[in-house]
Amino acid sequence: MLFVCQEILTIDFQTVFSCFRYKLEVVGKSLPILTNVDKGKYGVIVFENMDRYLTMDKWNRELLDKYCRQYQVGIIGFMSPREESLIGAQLRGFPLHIHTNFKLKDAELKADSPVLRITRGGDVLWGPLPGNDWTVFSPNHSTYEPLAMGSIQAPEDSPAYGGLSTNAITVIRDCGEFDGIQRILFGSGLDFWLHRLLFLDAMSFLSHGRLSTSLQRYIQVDIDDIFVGQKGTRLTPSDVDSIIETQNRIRTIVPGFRFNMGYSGKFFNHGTEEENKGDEYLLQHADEFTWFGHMWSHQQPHLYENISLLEADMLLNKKFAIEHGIPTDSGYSVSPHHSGVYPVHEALYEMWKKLWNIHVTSTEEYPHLRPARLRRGFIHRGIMVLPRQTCGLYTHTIFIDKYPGGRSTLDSSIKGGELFQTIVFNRINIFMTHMSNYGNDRLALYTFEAATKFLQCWTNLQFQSISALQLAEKYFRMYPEESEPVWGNPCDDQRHMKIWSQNKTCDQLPRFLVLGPQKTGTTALYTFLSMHPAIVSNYPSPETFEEIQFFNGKNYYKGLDWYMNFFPVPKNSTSKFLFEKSATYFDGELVPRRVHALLPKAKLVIIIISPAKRAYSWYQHVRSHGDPTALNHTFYQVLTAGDAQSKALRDLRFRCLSPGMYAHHLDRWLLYFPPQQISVIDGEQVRLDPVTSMSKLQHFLKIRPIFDYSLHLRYDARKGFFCQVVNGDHTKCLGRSKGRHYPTMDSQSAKYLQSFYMTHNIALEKLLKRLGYPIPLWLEEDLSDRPVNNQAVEMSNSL
Ligand SMILES: Nc1ncnc2c1ncn2[C@@H]1O[C@H](COP(=O)(O)OS(=O)(=O)O)[C@@H](OP(=O)(O)O)[C@H]1O
Repeated sequence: MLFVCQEILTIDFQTVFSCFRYKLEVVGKSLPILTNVDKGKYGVIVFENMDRYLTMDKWNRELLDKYCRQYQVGIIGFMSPREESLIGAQLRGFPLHIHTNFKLKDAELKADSPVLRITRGGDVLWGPLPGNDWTVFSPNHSTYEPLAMGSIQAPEDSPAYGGLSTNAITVIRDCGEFDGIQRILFGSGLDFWLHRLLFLDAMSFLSHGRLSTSLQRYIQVDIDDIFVGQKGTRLTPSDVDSIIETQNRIRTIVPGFRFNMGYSGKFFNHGTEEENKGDEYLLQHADEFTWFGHMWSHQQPHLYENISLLEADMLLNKKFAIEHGIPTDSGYSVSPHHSGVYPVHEALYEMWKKLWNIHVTSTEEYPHLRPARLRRGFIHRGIMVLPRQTCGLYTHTIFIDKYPGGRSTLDSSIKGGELFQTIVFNRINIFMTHMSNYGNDRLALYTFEAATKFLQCWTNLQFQSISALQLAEKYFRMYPEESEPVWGNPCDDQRHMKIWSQNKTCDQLPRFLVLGPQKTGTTALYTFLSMHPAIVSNYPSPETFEEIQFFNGKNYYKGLDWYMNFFPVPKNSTSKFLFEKSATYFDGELVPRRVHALLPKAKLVIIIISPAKRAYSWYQHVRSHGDPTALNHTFYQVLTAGDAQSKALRDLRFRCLSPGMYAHHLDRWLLYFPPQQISVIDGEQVRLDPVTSMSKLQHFLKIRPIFDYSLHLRYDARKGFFCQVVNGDHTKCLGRSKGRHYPTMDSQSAKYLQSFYMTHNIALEKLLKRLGYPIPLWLEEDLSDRPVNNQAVEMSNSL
């Protein structure tokens, strides 16, 4: 874990941190708790403004320094720009002097410093350094070692600093000889790219390797749109030769490197005479490269009217490849404009698998194009989708003098800028380029050769290229948590809308959800809601009846289309409220995050009754479904199953008790949704006075017209519950499985549950009060014998 003391977010730490997984705590005025039992919580402490450390109050400073010494934790500090120019000012309490507000040039590193890991010293970065408010250091003690140096620009203007004019120290290491704490101090922020590298190294060094990223980097460069393109933008034979020569040179830095050619066969030989020779010449050298099918006519998959047309076009490209000796077994493909990859177009995945045996693809769009550092991968239907990086070359970037911002912009991206940092901060890099970037000025060749050389000069990173399949396997081994997709709402992103299927609409998504938990009256609520003329429920599922059960369990992997197909396309989307209820959503660990990703504006309805009553009703429910473990054990045996009992029995206990820990689950929903979007309903009121409950619910949902439930619900004495009024005088009640008849709960179990749920119920009472809800009667009763002063509850209340 990393603890960053920030004032205002002026330093862009996020980009730098993106290359490893970490936990970061940003701290304001007071210190956080530094230890956890007898372990130190933080591996490195970073002060965005070193003055905050230097001027810390005595007590906190002593505490922090003691922590650093005891757990051998180092400090990184950044010198903030200051208005007044200081000359030789002593750093409070340290034998170190600073001089401020310099313009510097010609950066250099102390090549033999043990701090350097990713960063390689030995060369000079000629030219001015960014910023005009650098702080430089003059040490006065052997504890200090320079780490980076620069020369003062125009030393003649600053005679007082004559001695500093060359090799002014810009980053300094305190080896800990002075006060037992190791520190690395930066004379400027992270705007300078070399500081970003040094910062990574400083973290690794001061955390004794714990906050480190691997030195291995994988690079794949795709050339999409092979054969696509206007006359004059295509490849000639000499361009192809140049690609091969450059690739050979890059391979000396990146073993295994080959450009990965994505072709659209329809446009083969569609150029000038010379370009057509280029097409033929490229194929004669097919074995110099790796290949993947793009799309026969470069059409975006989501634009095909039906799957057969998509299939036919894919087959044409495959036939073309076979006829022209292009290998078709890479298992990798890329879709034009990312179409259909994310948001998912199922037909694309289906045909990729069926016709091309595709296992890997890549996109820039998951979860969104920007910010690039947050791009992730996922696996859908066995196809591994890898994040793709951007290198600044697009179809239209053909000539250097027309490069947006000019040559200097491209050069600064290569030399320490965006492209350079992309490779430093991403362990696996897949770049998309286009055929046109390799003709004319051959910008892509220049870009990748210069970038790899610059990386080789300034870093110790080790580069390699491997097959797309190996790359994907490596990626998901590195980041296993990314295998699981998180489906977002395509309508929240303009770009996603454009590459989603044209005949899909977000109007086919629910506006509110009934989350459960099970056995609290969710079916009654669902039925009553469905009676409303403005409310439309989902179609039933053949397996799970009225519940879709999408956000929990396996159905989630079936994808968004599968989910949306449960909803009608409303004719007038604004006046209809689509909804679904799945009672297992409430206590599902992953559900709040998933619901939030897809339906961030949805309203959520939760219905609760006494958790003890709920648990007993659930036990009766699983018994009536023939669950052998429930049938063979009494309720009390289920509740008290301990470690010595079978797994089946322990699982049953968990599933019986866990949903009733209401506050715990509600808290998880509140991490993702504001309280205004959540309504917690008293299930006893739904049972005894559904008209009032439904009236409150309609107000919460802001549904119009208001439906008068008093005319449509009536108590049915035979059923013992409220039922729907049909055909004037009759009632239609819920089936026999709702409102079952079973013996009342035994007193031993009741006592156990009273105790088990006590702390949970206390937490619920607190939470409901905080959210402004009245306390239900059953909760008051369940809490009636609460321990005095909330003493520890006797029996176990954990699972
Ligand atoms: N109007 C009406 N009709 C029938 N049943 C009603 C009604 N209102 C509330 N209840 C109570 O709902 C309990 C079933 O809860 P759920 O529908 O949430 O169960 S499930 O999770 O969907 O299986 C069910 O639990 P049991 O009594 O244990 O069967 C009922 O007590």
